[in-house]
Amino acid sequence: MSLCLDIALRRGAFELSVQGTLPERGVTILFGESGAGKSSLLRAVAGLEPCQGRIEFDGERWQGRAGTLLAHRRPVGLMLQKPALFPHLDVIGNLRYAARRAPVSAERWEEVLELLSLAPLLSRRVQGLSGGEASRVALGRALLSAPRLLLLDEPLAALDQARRQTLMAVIGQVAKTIPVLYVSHHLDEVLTLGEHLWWLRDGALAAQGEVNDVLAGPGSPLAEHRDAAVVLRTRHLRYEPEHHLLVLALGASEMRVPASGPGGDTPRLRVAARDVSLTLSPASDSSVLNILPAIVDDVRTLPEGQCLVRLRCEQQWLLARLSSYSRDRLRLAPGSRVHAQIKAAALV
Ligand SMILES: Nc1ncnc2c1ncn2[C@@H]1O[C@H](COP(=O)(O)OP(=O)(O)OP(=O)(O)O)[C@@H](O)[C@H]1O
Repeated sequence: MSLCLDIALRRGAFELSVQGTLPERGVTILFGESGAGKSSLLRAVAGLEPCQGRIEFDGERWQGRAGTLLAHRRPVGLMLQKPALFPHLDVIGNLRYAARRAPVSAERWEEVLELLSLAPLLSRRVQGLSGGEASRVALGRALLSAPRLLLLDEPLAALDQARRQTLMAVIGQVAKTIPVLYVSHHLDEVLTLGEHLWWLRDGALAAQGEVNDVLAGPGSPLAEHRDAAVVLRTRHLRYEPEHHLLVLALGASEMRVPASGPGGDTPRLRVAARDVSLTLSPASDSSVLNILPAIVDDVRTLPEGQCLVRLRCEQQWLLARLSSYSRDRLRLAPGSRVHAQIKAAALV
């Protein structure tokens, strides 16, 4: 068990009431519309927002009947929406302050500086930093505080696309060893980073669980969204250089994805519901490279003649967005055996 909470707070007319347990490792995205209470929840976990109830981490009681552990005693690396750097210290002073709590090895120090490209900023005063530079320093400070839990509130909001990709990789790496609670309302971050999802609506968790179970689940926050998608977990098989295609295993099936090189890590493949079409028999004369056997689990009617089909495919969820006309023509219903077609170009 890592973070386990059962808390409530009230601010004016807004009420937050959340019960949840964070997995021991990995990125849990705290997702929800503006005003849902994401920042309030994160700040409460950090000890910056008074609340009622119970917060435990790794068996330690941070909040309960016996009292509250002060914020600076909680072993969290915290990055708030507006990076709160100390204005009287330069960048290196801010980073050293973080490292006071627990000694950081010289290697780790160098590693964080390099990952976040902080070396050129060390002697700068924090007032003159751009939004993106301040975000990198704040993330560096969070990583150098020897955290056992990382709390990040929209950490990439001020960064350009290239930096976002780099920092998402850094955060994903850190999450291999500690839990990360990550506030976002960007689907892109959910699909790239999220292993688990806490979906907050009006101050309460509307759904929580493994990312695909929530995204494809009955109360999915994205069912009607044109970008509704899931993440398939695949295994790297080989690279076909003559076709510039990566061949991946999805259970007993193979998938082909355009790639400029072999790559290494276990690929997470985002598949948007609108890029999936269905046939009743496997087409042998189709140009589509990825044709996967699947069973219809649920068909949900959407506005404007659309529907969202949830499929079980090689033990994973897949979503297909179709017209209701196609649903009726194929007589799709729970239990129907189908073949899901996904164009390789949609998986770039
Ligand atoms: N001190 C306060 N007094 C009154 N209302 C407050 C106070 N602090 C927060 N709120 C309200 O609580 C609600 C939740 O705020 P919070 O910042 O946690 O939402 P959020 O999901 O993080 O939003 P965003 O994505 O826009 O940052 C909002 O309606 C906000 O106006």
